[in-house]
Amino acid sequence: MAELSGLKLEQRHGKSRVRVARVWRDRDGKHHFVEWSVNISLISDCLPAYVSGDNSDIVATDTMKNTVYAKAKECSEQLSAEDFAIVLAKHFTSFYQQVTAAIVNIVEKPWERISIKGQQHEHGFKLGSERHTTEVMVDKSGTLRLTSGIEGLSILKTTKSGFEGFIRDQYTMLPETRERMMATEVTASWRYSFESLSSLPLKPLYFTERYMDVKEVLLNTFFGASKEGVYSPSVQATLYEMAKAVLGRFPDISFIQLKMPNLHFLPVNLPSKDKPVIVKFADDVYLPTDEPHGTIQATLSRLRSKM
Ligand SMILES: O=c1[nH]c(=O)c2[nH]c(=O)[nH]c2[nH]1
Repeated sequence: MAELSGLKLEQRHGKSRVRVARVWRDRDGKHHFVEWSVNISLISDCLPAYVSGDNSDIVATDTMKNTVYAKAKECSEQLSAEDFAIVLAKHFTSFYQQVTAAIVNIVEKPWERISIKGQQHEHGFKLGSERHTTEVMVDKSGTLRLTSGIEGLSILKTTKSGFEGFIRDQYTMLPETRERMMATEVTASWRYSFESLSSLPLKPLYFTERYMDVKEVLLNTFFGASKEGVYSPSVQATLYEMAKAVLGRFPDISFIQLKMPNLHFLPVNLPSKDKPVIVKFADDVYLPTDEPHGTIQATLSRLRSKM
């Protein structure tokens, strides 16, 4: 932030949607593959560029783009999206005197190893659905803020969901029910408690594994056991259980935000002028719709323990 004769300027600049893919080849012939879309945003002392057209303190966004490819090349071992974001953010904050902080976020395309006749393929992948995301902020002193997340996790169950006891007034038409579909597209983001570069876990692919584990906890909590399932009295209650399960299981996650739209499947009833009715709903025929849809979101965090 800079004060300029009664005016205040806050600025950052960066490069968005730098797409990069990286292959790592094991000695035994197995290939590993990722595809990332990288956004970089630098907070830097480059005021003259704004106020007097002097670009001498500017890191060109084209250079940022090239840095993504150069660093991808340098990473000779497979690494998580989180670790790659940290590599980039560390580079920008340590290499350029002007850069005070770097924010890097990455969306990973869900390429999954394919199995052919039950055998994992050495170099074949297919695109899955939900995406792994991360955002890292690093400043010159090595302070870190690391969040990871999931986008586009579409899930549905055909029973064990209801909604009862809500406010009824002159505009309320929704019947109470203990039997409905429940469908949503989860967007999750969680913050790790590592607050400096030096406190990060050293285990390779730590954050990739965490991502898989968090996803599993979210899914297990949403669905319940494969035979019995688990009853959901509302999206709100299920969201809370999911968030609580993640914080309960992973001590290095300090908070989690979940966004869970309620994607409705409306009962279909088609009346007929001449009896009998064409379609009478019996928990079987639905009209799927995502417009309009409910929006339910919440953040669950740990209370700081009193020392
Ligand atoms: O789980 C739900 N939560 C709501 O807040 C809500 N509102 C609504 O119309 N249906 C539902 N379902």
